[in-house]
Amino acid sequence: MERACAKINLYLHVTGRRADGYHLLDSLAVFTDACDRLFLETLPPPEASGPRNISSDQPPFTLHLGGQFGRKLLNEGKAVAGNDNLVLKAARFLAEAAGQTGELPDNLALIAFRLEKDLPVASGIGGGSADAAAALRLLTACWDLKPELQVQVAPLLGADVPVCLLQRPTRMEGIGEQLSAAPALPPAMGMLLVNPGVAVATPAIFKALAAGGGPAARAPLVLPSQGWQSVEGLAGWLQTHTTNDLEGPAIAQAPVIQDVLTILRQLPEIRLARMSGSGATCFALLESPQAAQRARTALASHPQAASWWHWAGGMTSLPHKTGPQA
Ligand SMILES: C[C@@](CO)(OP(=O)(O)O)[C@H](O)COP(=O)(O)OP(=O)(O)OC[C@H]1O[C@@H](n2ccc(N)nc2=O)[C@H](O)[C@@H]1O
Ligand SMILES: Nc1ncnc2c1ncn2[C@@H]1O[C@H](COP(=O)(O)OP(=O)(O)O)[C@@H](O)[C@H]1O
Repeated sequence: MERACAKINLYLHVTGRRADGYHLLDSLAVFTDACDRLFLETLPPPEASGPRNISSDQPPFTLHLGGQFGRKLLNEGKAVAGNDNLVLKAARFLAEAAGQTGELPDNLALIAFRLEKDLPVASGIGGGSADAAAALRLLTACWDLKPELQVQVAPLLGADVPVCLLQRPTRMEGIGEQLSAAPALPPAMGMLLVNPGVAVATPAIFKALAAGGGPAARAPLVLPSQGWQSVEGLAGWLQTHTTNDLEGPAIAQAPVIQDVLTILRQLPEIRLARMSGSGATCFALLESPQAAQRARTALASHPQAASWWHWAGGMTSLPHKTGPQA
């Protein structure tokens, strides 16, 4: 089993645009314990069919969807529940790359994935990217591949997949593929996540930002090399020096995001509340996972939050072998 943890953009600056339309970013991504879970089971190839070939009619991968949001993906249509799901796409891409380097096992067993989808879909916390990264990690172990291969495949699956492969605090630059280790973060940070149930499509938000003239020019951001000792210090620094440039365009498209932020800012012990990624999930920083639980309890009694998804807890720190360290 691999955990596919929610990615939170503590800040997200859009710093330019490439000729192909992709935007240049500067973002500090962290990962919470809120996660999807991906399971892999291998089934021996049927004797009669001989060695399995990834381009044969019989696909070597299957996917079963469960969890709170599994149905949401099923409702998006057959494609996203099937071949277009990022888990299966990641499996196909890695199999192809491993085939090219001669690393793919000859007698390929059938791979049955089960995705317990508990993160909201299209919500700015990179759930699909995290699922793809989890599939890469599981298959790399299953097929005993060199870790470099998944690092090579990750950016082909989406701008957020490389950072989700690392799944640890990381500064992202370029379009998301230039990764460097984040400065030290406070040891026991708490986080409350809230999604108001509105799916926000990432391309539409980037398009709206560009249509509005793009982000204001700013000087390159310098992160304190010694990091932040306290959540208060981190929150103060984020508040003073950073924003999420996609927050305005996302609120214009889904005004309920502003309601989420307003309510979060009224909760006890909140140090900072902001939107993650292209939305609509918003996060609040707190001194500890326990403080986050208390704030979640207070949120739950708010009438408007009755239908909202929320989660409270801490940050994840998983040791992964994913090739070069960020
Ligand atoms: C905005 C971010 C910030 O972490 O997070 P989410 O809101 O998705 O969680 C990411 O950059 C999203 O990454 P990801 O969701 O993998 O994006 P992709 O599938 O590669 O791209 C979807 C679309 O978003 C736009 N896009 C994405 C990334 C980027 N750096 N510039 C862009 O302009 C493009 O229109 C692209 O067609
Ligand atoms: N395993 C998956 N989980 C979520 N979305 C997926 C998955 N596979 C494909 N998708 C597609 O990717 C889109 C973006 O999903 P997601 O990664 O949840 O967005 P975000 O990065 O904004 O949180 C979805 O609308 C869906 O069509």
